[in-house]
Amino acid sequence: MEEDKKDNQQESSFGEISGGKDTEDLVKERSSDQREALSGEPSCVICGRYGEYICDETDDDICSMECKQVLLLRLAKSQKPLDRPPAVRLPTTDECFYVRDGVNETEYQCLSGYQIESLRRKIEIKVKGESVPPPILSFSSCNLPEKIQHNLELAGYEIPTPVQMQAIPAALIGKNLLVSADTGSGKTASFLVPIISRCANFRLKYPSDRKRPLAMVMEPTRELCVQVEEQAKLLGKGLPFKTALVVGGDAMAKQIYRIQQGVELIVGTPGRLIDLLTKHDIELDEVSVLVLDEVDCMLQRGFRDQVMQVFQALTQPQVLMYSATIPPEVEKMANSIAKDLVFVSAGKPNRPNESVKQVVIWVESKQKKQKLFDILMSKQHFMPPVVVFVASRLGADLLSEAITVTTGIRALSIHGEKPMKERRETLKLFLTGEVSVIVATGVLGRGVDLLRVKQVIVFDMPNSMKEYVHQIGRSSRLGEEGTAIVFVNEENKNLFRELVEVLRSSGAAVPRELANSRYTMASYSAGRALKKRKHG
Ligand SMILES: Nc1ncnc2c1ncn2[C@@H]1O[C@H](COP(=O)(O)OP(=O)(O)OP(=O)(O)O)[C@@H](O)[C@H]1O
Repeated sequence: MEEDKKDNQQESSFGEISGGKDTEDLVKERSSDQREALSGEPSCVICGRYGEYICDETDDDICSMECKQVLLLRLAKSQKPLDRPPAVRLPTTDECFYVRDGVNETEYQCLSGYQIESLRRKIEIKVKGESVPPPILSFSSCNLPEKIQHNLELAGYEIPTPVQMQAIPAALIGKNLLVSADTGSGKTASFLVPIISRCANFRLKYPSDRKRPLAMVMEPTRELCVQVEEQAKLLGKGLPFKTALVVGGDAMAKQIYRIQQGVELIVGTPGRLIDLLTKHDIELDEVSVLVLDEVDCMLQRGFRDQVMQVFQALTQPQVLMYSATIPPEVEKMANSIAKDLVFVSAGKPNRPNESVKQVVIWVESKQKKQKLFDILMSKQHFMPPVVVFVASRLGADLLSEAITVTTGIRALSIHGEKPMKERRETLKLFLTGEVSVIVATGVLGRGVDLLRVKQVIVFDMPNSMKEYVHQIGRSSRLGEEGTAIVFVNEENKNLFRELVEVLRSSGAAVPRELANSRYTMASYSAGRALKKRKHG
């Protein structure tokens, strides 16, 4: 055994893997690749598995590259206690800011690489990137200001959700992040908590009269901005942490005045933020954290140029990007925007939340209205409050009126053409239970937290499965069960293949017409033909 160890040590000098070797000769990368130590065998000083190698720098028994890195990190820390992963950029030149704001050192040090891996597996977290800190198990383990912890408790946040467990510590040490996690899984707090913590700590440490904004969150819709700002206020209560909302539909002068009075966080839509940047004298040079929420939507044509314009006006901020759906092209773009990006994925991204029961019904277009009325008038099927998603603004107005007239149920519409004040009022009536049906376009499809909603009706299928995932996600928050009733017919043929795949993988029933449609079958046989050619 000792000889094996020496051979390995000489061949590889641990880390220098010589080419042309058989796979089994390669140094094990991860501690989870290594077997358990048998009795009498050397064991890894970090995780206790088989200590197959000797660390060339410390002479300790070690099982893998991963544990070697942990060992060296610990060593470096014990020699230079403040030598933490470098900050991306700070509002001042004080590098210690991150250090004090970072993850609890004791917790970080006592977890072995193997334990971290198995913890991540348990909470269904995957990470990609350099020096990613381990997940936190409680909000109290990352040195947050006491007031934030108190506010979290008041908000009923007893333990972090999986995405918060991993994203909060990584954001706190200044990592650029691309995070994908299910709808309703708590992504908002996972970027707000680190932002509030950093801003408040900074202000407490450097009180000054010139309070320029320190962080910025960009959202695709006004509703989302309002909601995120409200949550930020709630979690930042009692701290030197003020927010400003920068969205169309609200008086610009008021928004500018508020920013000039001194705020820490700006939450806004790209269009209004560009206005702010180009037409007004707002200094954004201290903004050191930028959040692109719903990043796949923000980097799509339509928003991308505006987002990039805002981004370029800032001085290399830490970038935190989030969505429940992140296609590969967005991953590529994200990589080009932010250096040394860390990827965090929680749950099953790009898939419908497992807590949402999908009930797909084949309904011809002419019968859709009647079908909807039948559902709304059925004691068994109607579970208010309900959001009905449609494709057009006019459709939303007409359908909400028709619902009220035909069923007697009070329904209102929300879409991008309605004034901001009316949109807010409608949402309030809906959330307080005075209105039980809202007919909405995509403006309500993403991100908006409609707490009491357990039923969504997709009256018109959206243009992409991504939007579908977001829309049906409105019916479930934090793993609570919800139902999505979805109308399909041949007009949605472009989505048939993907929809059938999603339904099958979620264990949902596929209507016969959908399963047997030539568009579903055609795309399947095309797929098979392609595979055959590739392999043949
Ligand atoms: N740790 C927690 N404990 C209890 N409730 C929480 C916690 N974190 C978030 N929540 C609540 O869970 C709900 C969903 O959170 P949030 O809106 O942030 O989800 P999301 O992941 O952003 O969803 P979407 O992709 O749909 O925007 C909210 O009502 C929020 O207040």
